[in-house]
Amino acid sequence: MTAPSNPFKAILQSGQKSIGLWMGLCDPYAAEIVGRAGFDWVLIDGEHAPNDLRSIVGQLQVAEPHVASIVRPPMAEPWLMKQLLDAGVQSFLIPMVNTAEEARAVVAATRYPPDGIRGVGHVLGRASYFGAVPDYIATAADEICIIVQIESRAAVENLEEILAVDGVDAAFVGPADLAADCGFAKDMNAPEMQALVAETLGRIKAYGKPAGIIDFPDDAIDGHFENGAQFVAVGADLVMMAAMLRELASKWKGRIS
Ligand SMILES: O=C(O)C(=O)C[C@H](O)[C@@H](O)CO
Repeated sequence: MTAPSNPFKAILQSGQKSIGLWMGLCDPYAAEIVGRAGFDWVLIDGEHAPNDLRSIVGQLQVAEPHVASIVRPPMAEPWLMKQLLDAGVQSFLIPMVNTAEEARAVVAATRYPPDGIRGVGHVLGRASYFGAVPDYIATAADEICIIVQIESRAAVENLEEILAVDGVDAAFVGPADLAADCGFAKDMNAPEMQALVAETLGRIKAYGKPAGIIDFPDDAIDGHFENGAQFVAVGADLVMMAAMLRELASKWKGRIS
């Protein structure tokens, strides 16, 4: 019996376009709503949403029967990666990867020695169904999916070197942080940024690895797919909920005043 198959890695390897939903509500009940909605995958955000190990595990458990999942840690600290891996995370979105050296360190955090530095403790975790997978150590790496975020000028400069790192499965453009690093924090949709994002998606695809991004307007999402994106987060639960609630309150406050 080998390590559990990774449904998101299979989605990437299919070469088919896919859509995902960014989850920031940090709640298993909300994750089940999203998981049952019909997206190909969900992204559990531990960088900008107040997720911790327990909340991530709870969301993984309810989402697993319905949808593929990706987890974004705040950074790829080896101690945190070790906990997430043993807890059953197989697909990682790693923020702020700027060099090939940093990408190699991320991969090493997910590999057992001699290929990396992951500690051996899977029998305590969901990863091996609590020790029920005899060949887990030998096969775990096959089902790990590492997506590096390209969201700085340095990362764009080093893009092909980063993509060449063995163990990097895909790259994801972070439009907001890339814009900020380029001096467009207040105007991430500036023509200069739209051109850079389009070029970067195209370079990732041309290199032969799947390209991902997040965006919300329909025309922007269409454009990203046309420019080479294979997997796109087309919404964020918390962002959508907050906007709809503000709009509803404003509408009725206006109607009753
Ligand atoms: O830089 C970006 O853009 C991202 O990494 C995504 C952001 O964190 C945000 O759009 C998620 O809602």
